[in-house]
Amino acid sequence: MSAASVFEVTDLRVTIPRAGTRTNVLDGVSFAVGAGQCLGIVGESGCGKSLALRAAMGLLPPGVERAGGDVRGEGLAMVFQDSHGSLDPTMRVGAFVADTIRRHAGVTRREARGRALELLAAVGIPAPQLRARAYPHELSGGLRQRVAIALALATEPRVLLCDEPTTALDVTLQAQILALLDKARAERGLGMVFVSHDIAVIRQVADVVAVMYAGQIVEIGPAAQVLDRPRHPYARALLDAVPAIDGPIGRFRSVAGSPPDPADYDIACRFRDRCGHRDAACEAPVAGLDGRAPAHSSACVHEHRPATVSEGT
Ligand SMILES: Nc1ncnc2c1ncn2[C@@H]1O[C@H](COP(=O)(O)OP(=O)(O)OP(=O)(O)O)[C@@H](O)[C@H]1O
Repeated sequence: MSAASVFEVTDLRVTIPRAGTRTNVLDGVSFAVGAGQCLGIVGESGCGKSLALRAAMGLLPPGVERAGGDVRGEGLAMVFQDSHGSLDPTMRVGAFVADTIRRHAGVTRREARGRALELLAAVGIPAPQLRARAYPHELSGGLRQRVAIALALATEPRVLLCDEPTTALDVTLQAQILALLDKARAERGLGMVFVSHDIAVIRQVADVVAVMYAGQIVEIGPAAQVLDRPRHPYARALLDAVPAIDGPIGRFRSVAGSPPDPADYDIACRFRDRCGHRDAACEAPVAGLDGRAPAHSSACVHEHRPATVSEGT
């Protein structure tokens, strides 16, 4: 792992069972995150964003397997869209956070209880003494999400993997939770990976943006460059699809057509059936990008040919 990275994923491959065999849903996914840095991952539903985080955490659903790849990084914690799965419905939330602290810090029960209250306060839970005694189902979605973040921070992580952590919340709560995560990143120097459908959210949190398509990274680079000057035809379609004023703010509108089924993922560009710039060159093998060196780059074959064949010239 490079000295500057706190989290590095190399050539991650994940398979699912399909028709008696195993099908790749992720292949060749590589990226790295430095301390205090946030990598945003965007892409249509099904492109593999969640499985990339879950594979790195070792939390894949039954039947889904990591078939290759190297994951380096210590102190990984994850926050999900739906915090129900991370909380124990039978335990009061304060006790659950305190237990987690005790497991990680080896402190006394009493100290752990004190720290749990501090953490609940730090994530903006009003009246933490009172809320600590609640069971998860007694809290609102916004409070539960804050508890889930407190729980993730209770493990004193160095890397926080966030899978759409604010998607289920209203806009005001969403802004509060994003601010909270950003504060944790800045104060604790956390490396973050943040998956979202929402371009406005990604613009707010990410330093580096990776665009995934059909199980691969097809574009990566500094956030402002990728979001404002996307180069891969898929990234352009996805980002051009952000409606101005006539749709939900910041959400992607869908790109025409649909991605291939994982069983049809091949070695040529997986976007070519939907691409307005398709030509014979698109049948050549093309690999996903190595996101560990995130200079602005695109996997499109036309990027690697003379300018005369590219769009508009
Ligand atoms: N438990 C599972 N069993 C079988 N296939 C799965 C499972 N979970 C995901 N997949 C498949 O793996 C691929 C990647 O799914 P993944 O959930 O990572 O996509 P995603 O980009 O996170 O989508 P979304 O934005 O909808 O969450 C998809 O083709 C999906 O159908």
